[in-house]
Parts: sequence; structure tokens; C-alpha cells
Amino acid sequence: MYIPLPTPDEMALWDRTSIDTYGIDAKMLMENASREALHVLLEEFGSLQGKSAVVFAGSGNNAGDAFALARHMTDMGAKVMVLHKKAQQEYTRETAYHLQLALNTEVPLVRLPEYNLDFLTHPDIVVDGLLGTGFRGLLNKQYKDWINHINRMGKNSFVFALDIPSGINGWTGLPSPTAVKADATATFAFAKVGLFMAESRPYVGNLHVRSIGLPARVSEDAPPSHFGLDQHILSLYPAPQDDLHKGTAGHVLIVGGSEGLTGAPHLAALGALRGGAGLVTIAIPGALASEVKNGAADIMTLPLGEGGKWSGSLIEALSPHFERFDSVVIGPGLGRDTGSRNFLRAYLQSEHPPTVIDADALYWLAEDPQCVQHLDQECILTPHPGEMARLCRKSNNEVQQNRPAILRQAVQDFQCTMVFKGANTLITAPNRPMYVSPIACANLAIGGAGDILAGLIGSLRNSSLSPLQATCLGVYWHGFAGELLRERYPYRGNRATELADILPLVFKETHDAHSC
Ligand SMILES: NC(=O)C1=CN([C@@H]2O[C@H](COP(=O)(O)OP(=O)(O)OC[C@H]3O[C@@H](n4cnc5c(N)ncnc54)[C@H](O)[C@@H]3O)[C@@H](O)[C@H]2O)[C@@H](O)CC1
Ligand SMILES: [K+]
Repeated sequence: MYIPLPTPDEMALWDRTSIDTYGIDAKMLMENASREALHVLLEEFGSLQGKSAVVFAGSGNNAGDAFALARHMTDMGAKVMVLHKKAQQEYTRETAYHLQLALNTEVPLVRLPEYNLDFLTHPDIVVDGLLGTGFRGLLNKQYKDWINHINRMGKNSFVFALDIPSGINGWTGLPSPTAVKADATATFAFAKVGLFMAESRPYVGNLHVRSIGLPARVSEDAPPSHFGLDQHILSLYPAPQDDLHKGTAGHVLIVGGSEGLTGAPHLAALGALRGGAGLVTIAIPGALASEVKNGAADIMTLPLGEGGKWSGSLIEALSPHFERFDSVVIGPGLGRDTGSRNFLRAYLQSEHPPTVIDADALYWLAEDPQCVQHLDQECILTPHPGEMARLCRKSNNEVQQNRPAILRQAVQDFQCTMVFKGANTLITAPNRPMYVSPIACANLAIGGAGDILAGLIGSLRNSSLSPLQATCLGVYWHGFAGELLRERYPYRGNRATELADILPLVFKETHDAHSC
């Protein structure tokens, strides 16, 4: 359900604890890593007999993996040449040990020339052991040149990265500013969080996560700050009982819609219905009630007053009904005039059901400190990058450059559960780990997909799940629905209503897959 995704620092700590506290020999870990890498290479590339390979070894322990793998490849019949960054006598500890074994077994080793690698012919295989989890900052010119050369060789050669493609930031998955484009990556013990992010996908190739013998207790005793979501999260959804009653399946209230913006609350209502809510009602200024319903017989409306505008006083028409609702989604289509701001202020000050805050309600949170004051821990905020940028007063580019850190700070500021939407949507809550969706799916990049997610999370707030659990489940479920649509519409073109309609089929698909 939750896959540990260490940062490079956390991974380094786990390596160190295994060695210092549990007495596991560092040389053995490196041997295990290189043996696992060999098996991945054989799986991906096939027989090494008679094949040529150039192995790049940097200055740290990633080079140690490369020295050891070069020895194993030679034993399997490959013609290997190792290019190493430092003078041989400068390598230390376990890396020096594996360098010595490579020397003992007569693997050819050559010091990496500073820049010009034009003398290299095209080998069958290029191994990238330049930089692993010890990489920090940006690449200097020398590394950029080597990496660019590897990428040029990659047009004709199979490129195999050890632990992480060199140049990829292990936290964010971003290139720095370039990175090795591997055909396959063998990563050791756990996927580093950056490898899970869509940003690193063009560089990682086929990712293989291989155990190297770290004691399980090491990661259990010092849990990581990030976890990936997998399909098992769907098991949090309570299996429907035959005697379920619509009244006990949850009643979701959607609060939103304004002149010209009645589609958004309608879509949020569809998300809630398809998420299994027993009843769904939309509260909207009275004059817009029939428009927001849009002929959908299964969506109820709660007209507030008789006009077509929001105002602070409409809370008096709404609040007496609160006890009928198990959860509220506020914001889709709410609008950005001062009337909607006044209504939101009044809503947040009232004693309201657990609430998902989305769309225009997020706009007002960013603009109006009075709204922020009344957030409570039951609130869930669901910004996309533009909304997050406004909430944090940063540019879109800045928030996208380090999404986990931005979300962590926002959760600290707002003290709520938050979703940061986008490829690999992130979810966290105060003092909790960060959860990362594995899904990056272009079929979700359509207007209305966010409204459906808000409605879906709203419907899940009716269960016994915590805000964080409901949010993780909603995000994964919604993403998986996007993946199902991708099968039907590989070139996109699906509508948001189809995304809502396919939601219930996710459980059928995963159930069928498990029963095969
Ligand atoms: N004993 C262990 O801790 C194990 C380590 N293993 C391997 O060791 C790797 C981690 O080793 P290290 O921590 O030594 O680090 P790396 O080998 O990833 O790289 C660190 C080296 O790169 C240099 N460097 C860092 N940032 C740079 C930049 N921006 N430009 C140029 N040079 C830069 C550092 O000065 C250092 O010499 C893992 O990724 C994995 O491949 C595995 O063998 C498993 C066991
Ligand atoms: K590497």
C-alpha cells in the first residue's frame, strides 16, 4: 500500500546503519549491489558473451559498484574497459577494494580524460557508475561533457545506470541540468524518491529495484519521509454491504457554481456520486439551481435565496441544513467576486461538516487572510500548480521545481491535509510522511478532472478513513481511472464526465486482475 521512497540522505543513512550498527560489511553490500546489477543487465540485454562494454566510474561508491560489475561482466565473456575519474590510489575503503579486485582479474582500467572522449568507439553496452546518491547540486562542465558523450553513445549502445542515472536529482527527479538517458536502471534496496517522479522517467528507462541485503529493521526503525502509493491502497475502500442504505452511504454537499460556472459543481457532484456517495446535493444561489442540475435526476439542489450571486448572508440559508451532510466540497465554480469571498469567510467561521476546499475557494484562501484563520484540521486543500503558486506567492516554475518541499511548507502554513495535484500528485498532512502517486497520465490533463477529484475525496470523507487516508485513496483511484481511459483514448480526447463514469470500474478491473 505504501512503498518506502528514501531520499538520497535517508538511503545513505540506512546504508551506514547497516554497516555500523548491524555489522554488515560494506564490501559485501557493494558486491550484492553489483551482482544484482549483473542480473538486471542479463535480463535486459541478454548474453554478454563477446559483447563490448565501456564502464564509467566516478569518484565515490557508485564507482565501486561499477568496478565490481565490470569484473562480473568480464567473467561473463564481455570485453570491458573501465574509465575512472580519479587516480587509482585515491579511491578508498570498499571502492578501493573492488577496484583492486578488478585489477587482480585484469579488467582494463583507464583514467577518464578530462573532456574529449572522441577516441571511444561505439560499444554494445555503456555502464553509468559516475554519480549515485552522493550527487549534490549541479553538474560541472566535466560531468556534463561525459554525460553528453554517454547520451550520444546511447544512440547505438545499451545504456545501463547504476542506482540512479548520473545527473538526476534523487529528491526531485529533475536533471541537473542534464542527466544520463538510460535504457535501464538498477537501483539498490529501494527506489529513491526522485526515481518515482515523472520528471525522471525519460532518463531512467526500465527501473529495477533490487534488494542488496540491508536488514529490514534499518528502514523500519528510521522510516523515510516519502512513501509511494500502490494498488493495495484501493483495499481501504469499504466493500459495500448488501443491506446498505442510501442514508448510510453518505450525503455529500457541493457548494459552488456561479454565473457561467455551473459545470464545475456539477462535475464535483458526479465525482461524489461515482465515488459511491448515497446522496449528493449542490448548494448554489437560487437563480442558478436548475442550470447546475443540468437535467441530472440523481443530483439534488439546495437553492440559496432567490438571486444569482453569492453573499455572506447566504450562510444563514445553508447552515441549518449542515446536519444532513456528512461532508462538503466547497469551491468549484464559486467565482471570484467579493460576494463569494464573503460567503467563504462566513462558511469557514461556521460549524461545518468535514470539508474539501478546491478551486475558487483556494483562490480566496490565497487572497484573504481571514479565510485562512478559520481552517481546521478536518479541511483538505487540493491545489493544482497554479493554485499552489498563488497560495505560496511563488511562480508556477518555482513551485514545480521542488514540489515536495513546497507542499511540506504549505502544509506547515495551513495545518491541513493537502493534495498537490499534477503528474505524481503529492499528499501530506502536518507531521506526516509525504505520499506520492505513481500516476502521471495525460488523460487527466483536462478541465473538470480536478472537480471530479474533489467530489470523490468528499465522498470518501463519509467513511471511517482519516482525511489523509481518504485523500490518498481518492488520488490513487482517480489516477487509476485516468489510466483506464488511456487504454480507450491513447491520444486523449476523453471528457471529464467519462472520467467520473469510469471510476466505479476501477475496482472491477483490479478485482478481475487479481482473480486471474
Ligand atoms: N556502502 C554503501 O554506502 C553503499 C553504496 N552503494 C553505492 O554508492 C553510491 C553512493 O556513494 P557515495 O555516497 O560515495 O556517492 P556517489 O558515488 O554517488 O558520488 C559521490 C561523489 O561524487 C562527487 N559529487 C557530488 N556531487 C557532485 C557534483 N555536483 N559534481 C561533481 N561531483 C560531485 C562527490 O564529491 C563524491 O566524490 C550509491 O548510489 C550506490 O551506487 C552501493 O554499493 C550499496 C552500498
Ligand atoms: K549512476
